Amino acid sequence: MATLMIDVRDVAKRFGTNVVLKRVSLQLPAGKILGLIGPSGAGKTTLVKAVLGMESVDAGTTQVLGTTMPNRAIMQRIGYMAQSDALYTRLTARENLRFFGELLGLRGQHLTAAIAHAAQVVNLTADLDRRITAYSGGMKRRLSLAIALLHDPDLLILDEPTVGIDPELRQQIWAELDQLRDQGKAILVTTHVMGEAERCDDLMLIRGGVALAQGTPATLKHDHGVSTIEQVFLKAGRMQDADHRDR
Ligand SMILES: Nc1ncnc2c1ncn2[C@@H]1O[C@H](COP(=O)(O)OP(=O)(O)OP(=O)(O)O)[C@@H](O)[C@H]1O
Repeated sequence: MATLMIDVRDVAKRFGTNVVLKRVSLQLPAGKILGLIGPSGAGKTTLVKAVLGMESVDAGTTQVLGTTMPNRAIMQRIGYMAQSDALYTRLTARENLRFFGELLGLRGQHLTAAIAHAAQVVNLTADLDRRITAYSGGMKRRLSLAIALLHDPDLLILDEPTVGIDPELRQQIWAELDQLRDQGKAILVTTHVMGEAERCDDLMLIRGGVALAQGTPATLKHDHGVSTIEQVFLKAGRMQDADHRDR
């Protein structure tokens, strides 16, 4: 069986009385894009943080490359783009990239080449020497993505990477994600944009902390007898609500 980059089993999490994840499991092998799709508050970010070992869980297990997180060596192999940008606003984009690149152990020509490549992927080459205070929200998102890509990680974990990014560049970023997947990287991406769901190899639809449905976009549409992922979501959501009412 292919190496599992991420292996989450029966994870449960609550904040006080708010149950945020209910026995959620997911597996991500190398060479796949897994989309975590769900409305605001569904539990996507909490699940991502649990995978990274940034949030403890109440039950179940989460592993990255067979290792329980947090683990410094494994962290070096992950490119993580958080939901909110953590950038040094007084620095330029290039200085941010250099700073994070050095933290990741990149040096000299290798770092310069990595910065040039990552900036080009997110279309920021011409703006690299501007301070972040002059950046728009979408530009900051793009810079955060460039930082996540910088050290050529085996696993990318991207929390809402395309928020505030225009459709043309969004296509460009997805084309890059496809290419990285084809090189054997594993990518976990959260979104509430249904159109992006169609581009994932596998999907997990999550609502109210419950994994409503999992599978390839084609399988999910076929099994629910509908033609879009949005319709799958609506149908699966109605089934979840009916199930609750029947109890
Ligand atoms: N540190 C925390 N303390 C208390 N409650 C939290 C904490 N983090 C998240 N929550 C709650 O957990 C639930 C799930 O939040 P989470 O951020 O995982 O959702 P999400 O699916 O990522 O939503 P969005 O798409 O809006 O980012 C929400 O009800 C949220 O208020």
